[in-house]
Amino acid sequence: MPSMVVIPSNGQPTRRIRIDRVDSIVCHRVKNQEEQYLVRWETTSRSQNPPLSWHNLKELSRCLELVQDYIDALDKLFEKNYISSHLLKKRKSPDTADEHERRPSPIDRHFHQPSRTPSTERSPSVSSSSLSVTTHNRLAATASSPEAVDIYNGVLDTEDGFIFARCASSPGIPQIDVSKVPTIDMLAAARGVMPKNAELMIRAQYLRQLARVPGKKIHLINTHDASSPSLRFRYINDYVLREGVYKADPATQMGCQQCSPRMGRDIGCEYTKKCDCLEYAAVNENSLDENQKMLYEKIRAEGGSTIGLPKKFPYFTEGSKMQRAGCLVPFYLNSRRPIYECNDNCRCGPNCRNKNVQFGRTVELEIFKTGTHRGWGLRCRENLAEGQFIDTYRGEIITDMEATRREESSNDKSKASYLYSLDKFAESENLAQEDIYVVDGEFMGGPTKFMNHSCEPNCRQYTVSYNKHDCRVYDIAFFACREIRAGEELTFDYLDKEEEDEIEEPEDKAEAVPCLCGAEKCRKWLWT
Ligand SMILES: C[S@@+](CC[C@H](N)C(=O)[O-])C[C@H]1O[C@@H](n2cnc3c(N)ncnc32)[C@H](O)[C@@H]1O
Repeated sequence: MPSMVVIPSNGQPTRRIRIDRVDSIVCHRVKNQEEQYLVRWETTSRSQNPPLSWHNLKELSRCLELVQDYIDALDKLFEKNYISSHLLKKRKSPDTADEHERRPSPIDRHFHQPSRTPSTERSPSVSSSSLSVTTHNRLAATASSPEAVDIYNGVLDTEDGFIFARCASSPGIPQIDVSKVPTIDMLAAARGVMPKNAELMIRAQYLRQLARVPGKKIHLINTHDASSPSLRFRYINDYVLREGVYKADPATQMGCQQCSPRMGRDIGCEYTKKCDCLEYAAVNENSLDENQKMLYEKIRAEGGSTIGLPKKFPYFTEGSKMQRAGCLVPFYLNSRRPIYECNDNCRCGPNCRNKNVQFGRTVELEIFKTGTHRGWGLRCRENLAEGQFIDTYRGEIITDMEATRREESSNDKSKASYLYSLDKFAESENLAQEDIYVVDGEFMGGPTKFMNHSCEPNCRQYTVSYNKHDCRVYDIAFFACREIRAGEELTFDYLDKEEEDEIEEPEDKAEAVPCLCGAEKCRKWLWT
Protein backbone atom coordinates (compact mmCIF):
# COMPACT_ATOMS: atom_id res chain seq x y z
CA MET A 1 0.00 0.00 0.00
CA PRO A 2 1.65 3.25 -1.05
CA SER A 3 1.70 5.94 1.60
CA MET A 4 0.23 8.41 -0.87
CA VAL A 5 -3.28 7.49 -1.84
CA VAL A 6 -3.79 6.85 -5.52
CA ILE A 7 -7.09 8.27 -6.71
CA PRO A 8 -9.39 5.40 -7.58
CA SER A 9 -11.34 6.17 -10.71
CA ASN A 10 -14.43 4.24 -9.56
CA GLY A 11 -15.21 3.74 -13.22
CA GLN A 12 -15.74 7.48 -13.69
CA PRO A 13 -14.18 8.66 -16.95
CA THR A 14 -13.56 12.17 -15.60
CA ARG A 15 -12.99 13.07 -12.00
CA ARG A 16 -13.70 16.66 -11.14
CA ILE A 17 -12.88 19.03 -8.35
CA ARG A 18 -15.63 20.87 -6.52
CA ILE A 19 -14.99 24.59 -6.38
CA ASP A 20 -15.96 24.87 -2.72
CA ARG A 21 -13.08 22.57 -1.80
CA VAL A 22 -10.44 24.75 -3.44
CA ASP A 23 -8.65 27.73 -1.95
CA SER A 24 -6.87 28.90 -5.11
CA ILE A 25 -4.76 27.96 -8.09
CA VAL A 26 -1.13 28.80 -7.45
CA CYS A 27 0.85 27.80 -10.52
CA HIS A 28 0.68 26.13 -13.91
CA ARG A 29 2.88 23.99 -16.13
CA VAL A 30 2.70 21.77 -19.18
CA LYS A 31 3.38 18.08 -18.74
CA ASN A 32 3.02 15.48 -21.47
CA GLN A 33 1.59 18.27 -23.63
CA GLU A 34 -1.19 18.82 -21.12
CA GLU A 35 -1.79 22.06 -19.23
CA GLN A 36 -1.86 21.47 -15.52
CA TYR A 37 -2.65 23.74 -12.60
CA LEU A 38 -1.43 23.50 -9.04
CA VAL A 39 -4.45 23.46 -6.74
CA ARG A 40 -4.19 24.67 -3.20
CA TRP A 41 -6.98 22.92 -1.32
CA GLU A 42 -9.19 24.59 1.23
CA THR A 43 -8.54 23.55 4.82
CA THR A 44 -10.46 24.35 7.96
CA SER A 45 -7.42 25.55 9.83
CA ARG A 46 -5.30 28.30 8.31
CA SER A 47 -2.26 27.17 10.28
CA GLN A 48 -2.12 23.83 8.47
CA ASN A 49 -0.01 23.43 5.41
CA PRO A 50 -2.81 22.70 2.97
CA PRO A 51 -2.62 19.89 0.43
CA LEU A 52 -1.44 20.92 -3.03
CA SER A 53 -1.82 18.87 -6.19
CA TRP A 54 -1.51 19.24 -9.96
CA HIS A 55 -4.65 18.80 -12.08
CA ASN A 56 -5.58 18.99 -15.71
CA LEU A 57 -8.32 21.22 -17.08
CA LYS A 58 -10.93 18.47 -17.28
CA GLU A 59 -10.59 17.92 -13.57
CA LEU A 60 -10.82 21.67 -13.07
CA SER A 61 -13.81 22.25 -15.33
CA ARG A 62 -15.99 23.20 -12.34
CA CYS A 63 -13.37 25.59 -11.02
CA LEU A 64 -12.66 27.70 -14.08
CA GLU A 65 -13.35 30.91 -12.17
CA LEU A 66 -10.34 30.10 -10.01
CA VAL A 67 -8.19 29.32 -13.04
CA GLN A 68 -9.29 32.67 -14.50
CA ASP A 69 -8.37 34.46 -11.25
CA TYR A 70 -4.96 32.84 -11.47
CA ILE A 71 -4.43 33.84 -15.11
CA ASP A 72 -5.54 37.40 -14.37
CA ALA A 73 -3.01 37.60 -11.55
CA LEU A 74 -0.15 36.03 -13.51
CA ASP A 75 1.72 39.21 -14.36
CA LYS A 76 1.61 40.34 -10.75
CA LEU A 77 2.71 36.92 -9.59
CA PHE A 78 5.72 36.93 -11.88
CA GLU A 79 6.59 40.47 -10.88
CA LYS A 80 6.33 39.69 -7.15
CA ASN A 81 8.25 36.45 -7.31
CA TYR A 82 10.86 37.87 -9.63
CA ILE A 83 11.64 40.53 -7.05
CA SER A 84 11.44 38.24 -4.04
CA SER A 85 13.47 35.48 -5.72
CA HIS A 86 16.22 37.97 -6.53
CA LEU A 87 16.26 39.29 -3.00
CA LEU A 88 16.35 35.74 -1.75
CA LYS A 89 19.30 34.92 -3.95
CA LYS A 90 21.20 38.02 -2.83
CA ARG A 91 20.71 37.12 0.82
CA LYS A 92 21.93 33.56 0.36
CA SER A 93 25.02 32.63 2.32
CA PRO A 94 25.94 29.49 4.29
CA ASP A 95 24.95 31.23 7.55
CA THR A 96 21.61 32.54 6.42
CA ALA A 97 20.48 29.65 4.26
CA ASP A 98 16.87 28.75 4.87
CA GLU A 99 15.44 25.44 6.01
CA HIS A 100 15.12 24.07 2.49
CA GLU A 101 18.76 24.60 1.66
CA ARG A 102 20.04 22.99 4.86
CA ARG A 103 17.78 19.96 4.93
CA PRO A 104 16.58 19.31 1.41
CA SER A 105 13.46 17.20 1.27
CA PRO A 106 12.78 14.97 -1.73
CA ILE A 107 10.62 17.75 -3.07
CA ASP A 108 13.39 20.33 -2.72
CA ARG A 109 15.79 18.20 -4.69
CA HIS A 110 13.17 17.91 -7.29
CA PHE A 111 12.62 21.67 -7.51
CA HIS A 112 16.21 22.75 -7.28
CA GLN A 113 17.19 21.54 -10.69
CA PRO A 114 18.62 24.33 -12.86
CA SER A 115 15.86 26.59 -14.04
CA ARG A 116 15.66 28.69 -17.13
CA THR A 117 16.33 32.42 -16.93
CA PRO A 118 13.06 34.09 -16.01
CA SER A 119 11.71 36.25 -18.77
CA THR A 120 9.12 38.97 -18.34
CA GLU A 121 7.14 37.75 -21.37
CA ARG A 122 5.15 34.56 -21.48
CA SER A 123 6.17 32.64 -24.57
CA PRO A 124 3.53 30.74 -26.48
CA SER A 125 5.64 27.57 -26.76
CA VAL A 126 4.32 24.50 -24.98
CA SER A 127 6.97 21.94 -24.27
CA SER A 128 7.02 19.55 -21.36
CA SER A 129 10.66 18.67 -21.97
CA SER A 130 11.69 22.27 -21.28
CA LEU A 131 10.21 22.24 -17.79
CA SER A 132 12.45 22.00 -14.80
CA VAL A 133 9.68 20.33 -12.78
CA THR A 134 9.42 16.95 -14.43
CA THR A 135 7.27 14.23 -12.97
CA HIS A 136 6.03 10.86 -14.09
CA ASN A 137 2.87 9.15 -12.94
CA ARG A 138 0.54 11.99 -12.23
CA LEU A 139 -1.71 11.41 -9.22
CA ALA A 140 -0.21 7.97 -8.80
CA ALA A 141 2.98 8.88 -7.07
CA THR A 142 4.54 6.99 -4.23
CA ALA A 143 6.74 8.46 -1.57
CA SER A 144 9.47 6.02 -2.52
CA SER A 145 9.77 7.77 -5.88
CA PRO A 146 10.48 11.48 -5.29
CA GLU A 147 10.76 12.11 -9.02
CA ALA A 148 7.09 11.24 -9.38
CA VAL A 149 5.68 13.58 -6.77
CA ASP A 150 2.62 15.53 -7.81
CA ILE A 151 0.81 15.84 -4.50
CA TYR A 152 2.20 17.69 -1.50
CA ASN A 153 1.15 17.93 2.13
CA GLY A 154 -1.90 15.74 1.59
CA VAL A 155 -3.62 12.82 0.00
CA LEU A 156 -6.27 12.71 -2.69
CA ASP A 157 -9.23 10.44 -3.04
CA THR A 158 -12.48 10.40 -4.95
CA GLU A 159 -16.08 10.15 -3.92
CA ASP A 160 -19.00 10.16 -6.36
CA GLY A 161 -16.61 11.08 -9.16
CA PHE A 162 -15.29 14.13 -7.31
CA ILE A 163 -11.68 14.45 -6.24
CA PHE A 164 -11.10 15.67 -2.72
CA ALA A 165 -8.02 16.17 -0.58
CA ARG A 166 -7.12 15.46 3.00
CA CYS A 167 -4.18 16.73 4.99
CA ALA A 168 -1.55 14.08 5.27
CA SER A 169 -0.43 12.59 8.53
CA SER A 170 1.76 9.95 6.95
CA PRO A 171 5.47 10.82 7.13
CA GLY A 172 5.97 9.44 3.60
CA ILE A 173 4.08 12.28 2.00
CA PRO A 174 6.26 15.13 0.77
CA GLN A 175 5.79 18.33 2.71
CA ILE A 176 6.15 21.71 1.09
CA ASP A 177 5.97 25.08 2.76
CA VAL A 178 2.92 26.73 1.25
CA SER A 179 4.35 30.21 1.79
CA LYS A 180 7.13 29.31 -0.68
CA VAL A 181 4.73 28.14 -3.40
CA PRO A 182 5.10 28.73 -6.28
CA THR A 183 8.75 27.97 -5.92
CA ILE A 184 11.26 29.69 -8.16
CA ASP A 185 11.44 26.62 -10.37
CA MET A 186 7.68 26.28 -10.61
CA LEU A 187 7.54 29.92 -11.56
CA ALA A 188 10.24 29.54 -14.18
CA ALA A 189 8.30 26.66 -15.70
CA ALA A 190 5.07 28.68 -15.65
CA ARG A 191 6.70 31.64 -17.36
CA GLY A 192 7.55 29.46 -20.29
CA VAL A 193 3.99 28.54 -21.24
CA MET A 194 0.82 30.38 -22.07
CA PRO A 195 -2.26 29.04 -20.29
CA LYS A 196 -3.93 28.93 -23.69
CA ASN A 197 -6.14 25.85 -23.26
CA ALA A 198 -7.47 27.26 -20.01
CA GLU A 199 -8.28 30.52 -21.78
CA LEU A 200 -10.11 28.61 -24.52
CA MET A 201 -12.12 26.68 -21.95
CA ILE A 202 -12.95 29.85 -20.03
CA ARG A 203 -14.16 31.48 -23.22
CA ALA A 204 -16.26 28.43 -24.15
CA GLN A 205 -17.88 28.52 -20.73
CA TYR A 206 -18.56 32.25 -21.00
CA LEU A 207 -20.13 31.75 -24.45
CA ARG A 208 -22.35 28.96 -23.11
CA GLN A 209 -23.46 31.32 -20.36
CA LEU A 210 -24.24 34.04 -22.92
CA ALA A 211 -26.20 31.64 -25.11
CA ARG A 212 -28.53 30.88 -22.19
CA VAL A 213 -29.46 34.56 -21.69
CA PRO A 214 -33.04 35.03 -22.87
CA GLY A 215 -33.94 37.73 -25.38
CA LYS A 216 -31.89 39.12 -28.24
CA LYS A 217 -28.50 37.52 -28.61
CA ILE A 218 -25.39 38.84 -26.87
CA HIS A 219 -22.05 38.27 -28.61
CA LEU A 220 -18.47 38.32 -27.35
CA ILE A 221 -15.59 39.67 -29.46
CA ASN A 222 -11.95 39.96 -28.47
CA THR A 223 -9.44 40.84 -31.17
CA HIS A 224 -6.74 41.84 -28.67
CA ASP A 225 -5.97 38.78 -26.55
CA ALA A 226 -7.39 35.45 -25.36
CA SER A 227 -9.06 36.74 -22.20
CA SER A 228 -12.79 36.61 -21.45
CA PRO A 229 -14.88 38.65 -19.04
CA SER A 230 -15.06 37.29 -15.51
CA LEU A 231 -16.83 33.97 -15.04
CA ARG A 232 -17.81 35.21 -11.61
CA PHE A 233 -20.87 36.74 -13.13
CA ARG A 234 -24.44 35.54 -13.52
CA TYR A 235 -26.73 36.98 -16.17
CA ILE A 236 -30.09 37.90 -14.66
CA ASN A 237 -33.27 39.44 -16.08
CA ASP A 238 -34.54 41.07 -12.95
CA TYR A 239 -33.03 42.67 -9.88
CA VAL A 240 -31.93 40.43 -7.02
CA LEU A 241 -32.93 42.05 -3.73
CA ARG A 242 -30.38 41.64 -0.95
CA GLU A 243 -30.74 41.88 2.79
CA GLY A 244 -32.46 45.04 4.02
CA VAL A 245 -33.91 45.92 0.60
CA TYR A 246 -37.68 46.08 0.15
CA LYS A 247 -39.63 46.64 -2.98
CA ALA A 248 -43.10 48.12 -2.55
CA ASP A 249 -45.79 45.50 -2.11
CA PRO A 250 -47.23 44.54 -5.52
CA ALA A 251 -50.65 45.47 -4.07
CA THR A 252 -49.54 49.11 -4.15
CA GLN A 253 -48.71 48.74 -7.83
CA MET A 254 -51.91 50.29 -9.09
CA GLY A 255 -52.67 49.81 -12.73
CA CYS A 256 -54.65 52.25 -14.81
CA GLN A 257 -58.35 51.41 -14.48
CA GLN A 258 -60.01 54.10 -16.54
CA CYS A 259 -58.26 53.38 -19.83
CA SER A 260 -60.13 51.30 -22.38
CA PRO A 261 -59.47 47.59 -21.85
CA ARG A 262 -57.11 45.71 -24.15
CA MET A 263 -56.81 48.71 -26.46
CA GLY A 264 -53.14 48.07 -26.77
CA ARG A 265 -51.33 48.90 -29.94
CA ASP A 266 -54.26 50.53 -31.74
CA ILE A 267 -55.37 53.09 -29.23
CA GLY A 268 -55.06 53.27 -25.47
CA CYS A 269 -53.00 54.90 -22.80
CA GLU A 270 -51.62 57.50 -25.15
CA TYR A 271 -54.94 59.19 -24.41
CA THR A 272 -53.16 60.42 -21.40
CA LYS A 273 -55.92 62.26 -19.56
CA LYS A 274 -57.33 59.04 -18.21
CA CYS A 275 -54.23 56.98 -17.58
CA ASP A 276 -53.56 56.68 -13.83
CA CYS A 277 -50.06 55.38 -14.51
CA LEU A 278 -49.20 58.75 -16.04
CA GLU A 279 -50.37 60.68 -12.96
CA TYR A 280 -46.85 61.93 -12.24
CA ALA A 281 -45.81 62.26 -15.88
CA ALA A 282 -45.12 65.72 -17.30
CA VAL A 283 -48.27 67.70 -18.07
CA ASN A 284 -48.58 68.61 -21.74
CA GLU A 285 -49.00 72.32 -21.25
CA ASN A 286 -49.47 72.99 -24.97
CA SER A 287 -52.73 71.10 -25.09
CA LEU A 288 -54.38 72.57 -21.99
CA ASP A 289 -57.58 74.57 -22.51
CA GLU A 290 -58.23 77.68 -20.39
CA ASN A 291 -59.94 75.79 -17.54
CA GLN A 292 -57.21 73.18 -17.45
CA LYS A 293 -54.56 75.90 -17.37
CA MET A 294 -56.19 77.43 -14.29
CA LEU A 295 -56.52 74.03 -12.62
CA TYR A 296 -52.90 73.22 -13.37
CA GLU A 297 -51.74 76.55 -11.89
CA LYS A 298 -53.72 75.74 -8.74
CA ILE A 299 -52.24 72.23 -8.47
CA ARG A 300 -48.77 73.63 -8.90
CA ALA A 301 -49.34 76.18 -6.15
CA GLU A 302 -51.25 74.01 -3.68
CA GLY A 303 -50.48 70.46 -4.70
CA GLY A 304 -52.93 67.78 -5.83
CA SER A 305 -53.40 65.16 -8.47
CA THR A 306 -52.98 65.96 -12.15
CA ILE A 307 -55.18 63.06 -13.24
CA GLY A 308 -57.56 64.39 -15.87
CA LEU A 309 -54.96 66.70 -17.39
CA PRO A 310 -53.24 65.65 -20.62
CA LYS A 311 -49.70 64.34 -20.13
CA LYS A 312 -46.68 63.98 -22.32
CA PHE A 313 -46.64 60.41 -23.58
CA PRO A 314 -43.11 58.96 -23.40
CA TYR A 315 -42.91 57.01 -26.66
CA PHE A 316 -43.61 57.70 -30.31
CA THR A 317 -46.70 55.80 -31.38
CA GLU A 318 -47.02 54.11 -34.74
CA GLY A 319 -49.34 56.73 -36.16
CA SER A 320 -46.93 59.61 -35.63
CA LYS A 321 -43.46 58.61 -36.85
CA MET A 322 -43.54 55.07 -38.16
CA GLN A 323 -39.77 54.66 -38.27
CA ARG A 324 -39.42 55.76 -34.66
CA ALA A 325 -42.38 53.94 -33.11
CA GLY A 326 -41.46 53.01 -29.55
CA CYS A 327 -38.58 55.51 -29.39
CA LEU A 328 -38.46 58.08 -26.64
CA VAL A 329 -40.00 61.43 -27.70
CA PRO A 330 -37.67 64.48 -27.64
CA PHE A 331 -39.25 65.93 -24.49
CA TYR A 332 -38.20 62.92 -22.39
CA LEU A 333 -35.02 62.35 -24.34
CA ASN A 334 -33.78 65.81 -23.48
CA SER A 335 -35.07 65.98 -19.93
CA ARG A 336 -34.40 64.07 -16.73
CA ARG A 337 -38.10 63.34 -16.16
CA PRO A 338 -38.87 59.83 -14.96
CA ILE A 339 -40.81 57.64 -17.38
CA TYR A 340 -43.89 55.93 -15.95
CA GLU A 341 -44.92 52.80 -17.81
CA CYS A 342 -48.14 50.80 -17.43
CA ASN A 343 -47.92 47.50 -15.56
CA ASP A 344 -49.46 44.06 -15.17
CA ASN A 345 -52.34 45.38 -13.06
CA CYS A 346 -53.46 47.78 -15.78
CA ARG A 347 -56.71 47.42 -17.64
CA CYS A 348 -55.06 48.36 -20.93
CA GLY A 349 -53.65 44.87 -21.52
CA PRO A 350 -50.31 43.38 -22.49
CA ASN A 351 -49.83 45.27 -25.74
CA CYS A 352 -50.23 48.78 -24.39
CA ARG A 353 -47.87 51.25 -26.05
CA ASN A 354 -46.89 52.52 -22.67
CA LYS A 355 -45.06 49.25 -22.05
CA ASN A 356 -41.63 49.19 -23.59
CA VAL A 357 -38.62 48.95 -21.28
CA GLN A 358 -40.31 46.19 -19.26
CA PHE A 359 -40.16 43.86 -22.29
CA GLY A 360 -36.37 44.01 -22.23
CA ARG A 361 -33.67 44.25 -24.86
CA THR A 362 -34.79 44.21 -28.50
CA VAL A 363 -31.38 44.60 -30.17
CA GLU A 364 -28.38 42.28 -30.45
CA LEU A 365 -25.45 43.51 -28.40
CA GLU A 366 -21.75 42.77 -28.56
CA ILE A 367 -19.35 42.75 -25.61
CA PHE A 368 -15.90 43.61 -26.95
CA LYS A 369 -12.41 44.21 -25.62
CA THR A 370 -11.68 47.89 -26.11
CA GLY A 371 -7.90 47.60 -26.18
CA THR A 372 -7.68 51.15 -24.81
CA HIS A 373 -7.15 50.42 -21.09
CA ARG A 374 -10.89 50.62 -20.47
CA GLY A 375 -11.39 46.86 -20.29
CA TRP A 376 -14.51 45.58 -22.04
CA GLY A 377 -17.06 47.73 -23.80
CA LEU A 378 -20.48 47.31 -25.39
CA ARG A 379 -21.74 47.98 -28.90
CA CYS A 380 -24.80 47.16 -30.96
CA ARG A 381 -24.88 45.05 -34.11
CA GLU A 382 -27.53 47.20 -35.78
CA ASN A 383 -28.13 50.90 -36.38
CA LEU A 384 -30.01 52.58 -33.56
CA ALA A 385 -32.47 55.44 -33.99
CA GLU A 386 -32.42 58.47 -31.72
CA GLY A 387 -34.49 57.60 -28.63
CA GLN A 388 -34.34 53.83 -29.19
CA PHE A 389 -34.37 51.69 -26.06
CA ILE A 390 -31.26 49.50 -25.64
CA ASP A 391 -31.38 47.64 -22.34
CA THR A 392 -31.70 48.11 -18.60
CA TYR A 393 -29.01 48.01 -15.91
CA ARG A 394 -29.44 44.97 -13.73
CA GLY A 395 -27.73 43.67 -10.61
CA GLU A 396 -28.14 43.05 -6.93
CA ILE A 397 -29.95 45.82 -5.07
CA ILE A 398 -28.10 46.47 -1.85
CA THR A 399 -28.39 49.02 0.92
CA ASP A 400 -26.24 52.14 0.95
CA MET A 401 -24.34 50.71 3.93
CA GLU A 402 -23.57 47.48 2.08
CA ALA A 403 -22.47 49.46 -0.99
CA THR A 404 -20.05 51.44 1.17
CA ARG A 405 -18.77 48.22 2.70
CA ARG A 406 -18.22 46.68 -0.74
CA GLU A 407 -16.48 49.82 -2.00
CA GLU A 408 -14.22 50.03 1.01
CA SER A 409 -13.31 46.36 0.96
CA SER A 410 -11.42 47.01 -2.28
CA ASN A 411 -8.16 48.88 -1.78
CA ASP A 412 -7.67 49.14 -5.49
CA LYS A 413 -8.90 52.57 -6.60
CA SER A 414 -8.44 51.64 -10.26
CA LYS A 415 -10.73 48.60 -9.94
CA ALA A 416 -13.79 48.86 -12.16
CA SER A 417 -16.91 50.03 -10.34
CA TYR A 418 -20.36 48.65 -11.10
CA LEU A 419 -22.34 50.47 -8.40
CA TYR A 420 -25.32 52.54 -9.47
CA SER A 421 -27.25 54.62 -6.95
CA LEU A 422 -31.08 54.60 -7.12
CA ASP A 423 -31.26 58.20 -5.92
CA LYS A 424 -33.58 59.71 -8.52
CA PHE A 425 -36.31 60.52 -5.99
CA ALA A 426 -34.03 61.18 -3.01
CA GLU A 427 -34.54 64.93 -3.10
CA SER A 428 -38.24 65.07 -4.00
CA GLU A 429 -39.13 62.38 -1.46
CA ASN A 430 -36.71 63.56 1.22
CA LEU A 431 -34.89 60.23 1.44
CA ALA A 432 -31.97 60.04 3.84
CA GLN A 433 -28.68 58.85 2.35
CA GLU A 434 -28.91 55.54 4.24
CA ASP A 435 -32.34 54.88 2.72
CA ILE A 436 -31.10 55.06 -0.84
CA TYR A 437 -30.55 51.70 -2.48
CA VAL A 438 -27.66 50.90 -4.81
CA VAL A 439 -27.51 48.47 -7.75
CA ASP A 440 -24.33 46.42 -7.88
CA GLY A 441 -23.85 44.91 -11.35
CA GLU A 442 -20.44 43.36 -10.71
CA PHE A 443 -21.43 39.77 -9.96
CA MET A 444 -24.88 39.60 -11.51
CA GLY A 445 -26.53 41.74 -14.10
CA GLY A 446 -26.79 42.20 -17.83
CA PRO A 447 -24.57 43.24 -20.75
CA THR A 448 -24.97 46.93 -19.87
CA LYS A 449 -22.47 46.36 -17.07
CA PHE A 450 -19.89 46.73 -19.83
CA MET A 451 -21.00 50.20 -20.95
CA ASN A 452 -18.12 52.60 -20.52
CA HIS A 453 -18.22 56.28 -19.71
CA SER A 454 -17.83 59.04 -22.27
CA CYS A 455 -17.85 62.79 -21.70
CA GLU A 456 -19.62 63.01 -25.09
CA PRO A 457 -21.86 59.95 -24.89
CA ASN A 458 -24.24 58.50 -27.45
CA CYS A 459 -26.61 56.99 -24.86
CA ARG A 460 -28.29 58.22 -21.75
CA GLN A 461 -29.70 56.59 -18.65
CA TYR A 462 -33.37 57.17 -17.70
CA THR A 463 -35.51 56.34 -14.70
CA VAL A 464 -38.37 54.04 -15.63
CA SER A 465 -41.02 53.20 -13.05
CA TYR A 466 -43.88 50.70 -13.17
CA ASN A 467 -45.06 51.57 -9.70
CA LYS A 468 -45.44 55.31 -9.19
CA HIS A 469 -45.65 54.75 -5.41
CA ASP A 470 -42.23 53.13 -5.10
CA CYS A 471 -39.54 55.78 -5.04
CA ARG A 472 -36.72 53.43 -4.04
CA VAL A 473 -36.87 50.62 -6.60
CA TYR A 474 -37.16 51.45 -10.28
CA ASP A 475 -35.41 50.58 -13.53
CA ILE A 476 -32.41 52.32 -15.05
CA ALA A 477 -32.86 52.14 -18.80
CA PHE A 478 -30.43 53.12 -21.54
CA PHE A 479 -31.68 54.86 -24.68
CA ALA A 480 -29.73 56.12 -27.69
CA CYS A 481 -29.57 59.90 -27.38
CA ARG A 482 -28.67 60.26 -31.06
CA GLU A 483 -28.52 57.99 -34.11
CA ILE A 484 -25.84 55.35 -33.55
CA ARG A 485 -24.29 53.32 -36.34
CA ALA A 486 -23.89 49.55 -35.94
CA GLY A 487 -20.54 48.78 -34.32
CA GLU A 488 -20.07 52.15 -32.61
CA GLU A 489 -19.27 51.78 -28.91
CA LEU A 490 -22.25 52.53 -26.65
CA THR A 491 -21.35 54.97 -23.89
CA PHE A 492 -23.08 57.10 -21.31
CA ASP A 493 -22.01 59.85 -18.96
CA TYR A 494 -21.42 58.25 -15.55
CA LEU A 495 -21.95 61.60 -13.86
CA ASP A 496 -24.92 62.56 -16.05
CA LYS A 497 -23.56 66.09 -16.44
CA GLU A 498 -24.99 68.81 -18.63
CA GLU A 499 -22.57 70.34 -21.11
CA GLU A 500 -22.61 73.64 -19.22
CA ASP A 501 -21.93 71.96 -15.84
CA GLU A 502 -18.62 72.95 -14.28
CA ILE A 503 -15.73 70.53 -14.37
CA GLU A 504 -14.24 69.83 -10.97
CA GLU A 505 -10.51 69.32 -10.70
CA PRO A 506 -9.70 66.54 -8.24
CA GLU A 507 -8.31 67.61 -4.87
CA ASP A 508 -5.98 64.63 -4.83
CA LYS A 509 -4.97 63.65 -8.34
CA ALA A 510 -3.29 60.47 -7.13
CA GLU A 511 -6.68 59.24 -5.87
CA ALA A 512 -8.68 60.29 -8.94
CA VAL A 513 -9.33 57.97 -11.88
CA PRO A 514 -8.38 59.51 -15.26
CA CYS A 515 -10.93 59.39 -18.05
CA LEU A 516 -9.81 57.67 -21.24
CA CYS A 517 -12.94 58.29 -23.31
CA GLY A 518 -10.95 60.18 -25.95
CA ALA A 519 -13.75 62.73 -26.57
CA GLU A 520 -12.78 66.19 -27.75
CA LYS A 521 -14.47 67.73 -24.71
CA CYS A 522 -13.20 65.10 -22.26
CA ARG A 523 -13.41 66.26 -18.64
CA LYS A 524 -10.17 64.32 -17.96
CA TRP A 525 -11.38 62.56 -14.81
CA LEU A 526 -13.77 59.66 -14.49
CA TRP A 527 -14.18 59.95 -10.74
CA THR A 528 -12.61 62.56 -8.49
C1 LIG B 1 -19.27 49.72 -15.39
S1 LIG B 1 -17.62 49.32 -15.75
C2 LIG B 1 -17.57 49.37 -17.47
C3 LIG B 1 -17.07 48.06 -18.04
C4 LIG B 1 -15.60 47.83 -17.85
N1 LIG B 1 -14.85 48.50 -18.91
C5 LIG B 1 -15.25 46.35 -17.79
O1 LIG B 1 -14.31 45.91 -18.47
O2 LIG B 1 -15.89 45.60 -17.07
C6 LIG B 1 -16.86 50.80 -15.22
C7 LIG B 1 -15.38 50.75 -15.23
O3 LIG B 1 -14.85 50.75 -16.55
C8 LIG B 1 -13.71 51.59 -16.65
N2 LIG B 1 -14.04 52.74 -17.50
C9 LIG B 1 -15.23 53.01 -18.05
N3 LIG B 1 -15.18 54.13 -18.79
C10 LIG B 1 -13.94 54.60 -18.69
C11 LIG B 1 -13.28 55.76 -19.21
N4 LIG B 1 -13.88 56.64 -19.98
N5 LIG B 1 -11.98 55.93 -18.88
C12 LIG B 1 -11.34 55.06 -18.09
N6 LIG B 1 -11.90 53.94 -17.58
C13 LIG B 1 -13.19 53.72 -17.87
C14 LIG B 1 -13.40 52.03 -15.23
O4 LIG B 1 -12.53 51.09 -14.67
C15 LIG B 1 -14.75 51.94 -14.55
O5 LIG B 1 -14.65 51.77 -13.15
